Amino acid sequence: MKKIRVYELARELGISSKDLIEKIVSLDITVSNHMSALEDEDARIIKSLLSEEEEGNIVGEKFDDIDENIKDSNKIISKRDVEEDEKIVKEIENRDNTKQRNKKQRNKNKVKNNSMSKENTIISKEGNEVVIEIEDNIIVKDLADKIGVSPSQIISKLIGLGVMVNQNQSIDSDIAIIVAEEFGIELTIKEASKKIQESIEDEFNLDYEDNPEDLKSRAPIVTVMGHVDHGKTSLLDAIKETSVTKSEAGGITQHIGAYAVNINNRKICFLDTPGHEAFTSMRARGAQVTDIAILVVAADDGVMPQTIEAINHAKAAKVPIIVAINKMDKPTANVDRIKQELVENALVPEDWGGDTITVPVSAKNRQGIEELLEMILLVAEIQELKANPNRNAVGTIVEAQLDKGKGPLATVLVQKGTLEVGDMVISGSAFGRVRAMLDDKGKRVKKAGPSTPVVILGLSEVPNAGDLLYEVDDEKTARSLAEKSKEATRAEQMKADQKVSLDDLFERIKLGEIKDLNIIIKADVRGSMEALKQSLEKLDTDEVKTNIIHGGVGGITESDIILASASNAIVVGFNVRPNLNAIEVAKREKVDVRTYRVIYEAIEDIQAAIKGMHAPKIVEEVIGRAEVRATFRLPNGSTIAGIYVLDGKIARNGKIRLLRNDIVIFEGGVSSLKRFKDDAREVLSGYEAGLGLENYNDIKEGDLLEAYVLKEVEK
Ligand SMILES: Nc1nc2c(ncn2[C@@H]2O[C@H](COP(=O)(O)OP(=O)(O)OP(=O)(O)O)[C@@H](O)[C@H]2O)c(=O)[nH]1
Repeated sequence: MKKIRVYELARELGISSKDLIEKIVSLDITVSNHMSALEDEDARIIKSLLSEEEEGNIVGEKFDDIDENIKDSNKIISKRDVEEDEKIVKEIENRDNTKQRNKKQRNKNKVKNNSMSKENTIISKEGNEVVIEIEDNIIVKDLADKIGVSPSQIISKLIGLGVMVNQNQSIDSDIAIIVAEEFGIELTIKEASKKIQESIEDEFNLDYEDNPEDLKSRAPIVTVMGHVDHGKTSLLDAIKETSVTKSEAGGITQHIGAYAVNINNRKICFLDTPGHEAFTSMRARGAQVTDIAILVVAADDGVMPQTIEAINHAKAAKVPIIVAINKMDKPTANVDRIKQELVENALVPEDWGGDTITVPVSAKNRQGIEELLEMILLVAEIQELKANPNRNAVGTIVEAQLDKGKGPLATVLVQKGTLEVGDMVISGSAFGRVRAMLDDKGKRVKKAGPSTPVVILGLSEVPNAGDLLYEVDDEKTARSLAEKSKEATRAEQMKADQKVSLDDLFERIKLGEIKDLNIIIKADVRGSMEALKQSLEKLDTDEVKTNIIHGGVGGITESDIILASASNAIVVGFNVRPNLNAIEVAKREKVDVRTYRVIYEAIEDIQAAIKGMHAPKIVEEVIGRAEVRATFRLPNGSTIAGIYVLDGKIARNGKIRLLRNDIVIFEGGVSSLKRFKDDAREVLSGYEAGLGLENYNDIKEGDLLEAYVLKEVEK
């Protein structure tokens, strides 16, 4: 059976979707927006509770009035509805149980609902998440801001993940991604290369501010967005055709990712890229490429998840939206319904007293296109879009590819200045002299001013879409900027790969690469964990802050290592050891795991690493592991363990650590090691042996033995 959507239920109940959503949220039921499909059970509960609210007592009244209702033409109630009502009665009787059952899941999602109700918050729908870009580390407060929830909501999620931070502390991007996911938001990390590019641009002042008196008005840059199949492509085609016949410019538009049209001698530039990209990857350093967003909504289908997503993107970018209500030629087209749905998404049409321009169009019949274009020009006029055409050009790479014959080709949307053939340009690590320029009709041009898209030839390599392109004065500057960008990208990537370790902590603190030492503590008992936590927290210096991001009791597990890796932390174990999985993952993820048997040694070690006083002189190396498969009691009272060596070797003169559930039970020497009746110096992996421990007899089947040696290392 088709699931009922929120707006459908709202209609059925005769209330607005907004009011209904509020009610639903107050019932702890998860919905993202009015398009959300409701579980049958939820829909029934909502219906029954709302009717109860309205009528006082649904059970008595509703059924007394059934005959009346059936007659009442305003409330057409079918047999199915009566059956439904009977079910509702049962439902109400069972309601408390049901509510109880569902509460857990709803509580889990409650924050999601809360975030939804906020203004300007990015609403998401299953599978259609809004993508927000962040830097690699982010302060909890800023993350909360970005995704539109309160810091405490973030903190509580973090606690759930075992990460203890306050709102002013920063968390690693990987953790931020996990947290944001819980709110239905997808985070992407700003690429290192982009950040570097920005810093180089700043350093060379490539994108300087213009004097207001040098600014001239420029054409608007428009992006078309909307739900799949609502007619974005058709609308763009219709616009192209309309403008071609209008301006008699001739020629067929080439696909270069952007094109300009002429309407009554005024120009509009359309970005012909998938809507979202214009707002995410194309949003170089917050400088918005798009001036106006056209939201295409099919009149026969209405506001859909991707429509909402598009609205949110445009709103987040503070770009004005013009709604093109498309497919008006269809008999099922219903403008009022679309407008109602727009209102529910905080876009109130002008003719309904709001400030959102809506234009009914038919891309198929080419109707309403001119009105739409006029509206774009009107909005552009209000925006007073300006740029200085007389300066070194700055533009955005819209598309780029390698052409076998022509070499790297890049579509550049010039935003400032004028790009000319022969100009020296740079974009990231690509640079070169502009050999030739083609416009969107494939015609060679010599110049391209603000809001003009052109394809350029002559770059040394294919640049990244979304990167900025700058005109520079000479080849030397271009070459050195490109080289710098390359180097910085390499260095940044290497740094990103490098995990925190006590070994080079001091050097990296000095270089300013590490400002927080994140630590995960695992200990055998709570008391030790707390003691260690308090002591380590006091190791803060002016240069580095120690953050205990997680503390727990028990052995070091794979999930501790994953958390450490994600939050760039070291793991400190007190009287506990990592299990085999954890060891493997730690190796792979390059997580520094340190284990201690004495608290002050742990403190001293970390303090020394922070202050660069000395590197640890004695390090231990695990040489093998064995499991205890049986135990035998000798007449003298000592216990011999029947062991099986799992990996490496167990040596007679080595040290042994006895682990039970990854907790260190004993550490000491070997008193005897025998293969059958004979003494053995060492027993290798895959063999069985009998082993006794020095002064220790409480060995149990299932215990794990770790053999290690202590090694002296040079400072
Ligand atoms: N009747 C009618 N059909 C239209 C109109 N505009 C588009 N269509 C049809 O709707 C379908 C989708 O149109 P597209 O232009 O491909 O839609 P889109 O939004 O670009 O789709 P995606 O690129 O897949 O997201 C096609 O079959 C079009 O022919 C219109 O104004 N009227």
